Amino acid sequence: MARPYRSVLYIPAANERAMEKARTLQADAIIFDLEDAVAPSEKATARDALARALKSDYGPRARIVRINALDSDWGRQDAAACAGFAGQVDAVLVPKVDGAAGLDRIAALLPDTPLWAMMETPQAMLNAAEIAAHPRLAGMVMGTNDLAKELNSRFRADRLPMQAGLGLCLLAARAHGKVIVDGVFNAFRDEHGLRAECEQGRDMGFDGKTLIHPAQLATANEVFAPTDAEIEMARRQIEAFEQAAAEGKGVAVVDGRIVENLHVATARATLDRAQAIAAMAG
Ligand SMILES: CC(C)(COP(=O)(O)OP(=O)(O)OC[C@H]1O[C@@H](n2cnc3c(N)ncnc32)[C@H](O)[C@@H]1OP(=O)(O)O)[C@@H](O)C(=O)NCCC(=O)NCCSC(=O)C[C@H](O)C(=O)O
Ligand SMILES: [Mg+2]
Repeated sequence: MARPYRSVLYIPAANERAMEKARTLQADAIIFDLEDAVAPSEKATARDALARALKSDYGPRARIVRINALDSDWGRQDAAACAGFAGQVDAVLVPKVDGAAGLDRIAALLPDTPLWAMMETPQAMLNAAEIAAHPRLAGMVMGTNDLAKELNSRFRADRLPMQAGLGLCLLAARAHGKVIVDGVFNAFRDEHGLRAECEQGRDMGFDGKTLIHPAQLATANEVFAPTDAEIEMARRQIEAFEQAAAEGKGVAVVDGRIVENLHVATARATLDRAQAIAAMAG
């Protein structure tokens, strides 16, 4: 059963209080951030604080560490620290990945750790397919703040300037069977705006959303979970199709709509997702 990634919460690794608090928060995954949320003067203490935090139990939450870029002043030391976190992290998230070669370099340093890639540069959008195809890559995270900066685009509620990049990365992730989560919504006290952006991401097909504050968790968890109506419909579609198959037919009808084997595959995926979410809560 695939684990859910509805809510993926960034925590600055310099913030010990927040890392402690995260052990009780309803996040499907945590990104312990050594990169942009940590000031240059705090990089070393953040690495040490992270090493201490990772010794504690984060329950079913996936633990992902975002390191600094390898060509920065801190990247190599971050990678060395991650090599020592074996068994304590589920993945290392690599920022500013431009192409598969960037992943090769970090893959060589961390041979036993699954890698995730920040998708946040114009080059990454154009090379999304080769990044997603990388054999060591397990997941992708949209970095919509950096992408907006690079594109010189404006923030808009409909995210029109982001659509080409979001779509390319989603296509690439799905083509290669990788997890993909949407970018952050910066106005963390704006519940209405967050919900609208989560719904857009969910409608597009993202697995979940990256978040910056605990107040955003409940909305992402709700929007990226199958609704009760979707679960009920999935059950009815499977039942109707199995009944039709037993009668030698290849197509069933539910509420005036056809149900074929591809719809049954989607229905089963919906039930699997609901079950994985229930297991997480349990
Ligand atoms: C945005 C914040 C700086 C706000 O912090 P603060 O003012 O302390 O918030 P609150 O007082 O409302 O906090 C209430 C309690 O919640 C805890 N808290 C806050 N944030 C987190 C968190 N992210 N995880 C866990 N717990 C958190 C506080 O400690 C308070 O607890 P308590 O003491 O018990 O009351 C802050 O939220 C923050 O730093 N957020 C994360 C910012 C971050 O990680 N940014 C980098 C990632 S986004 C990015 O890089 C984008 C990407 O690369 C791109 O290009 O798009
Ligand atoms: Mg970024």
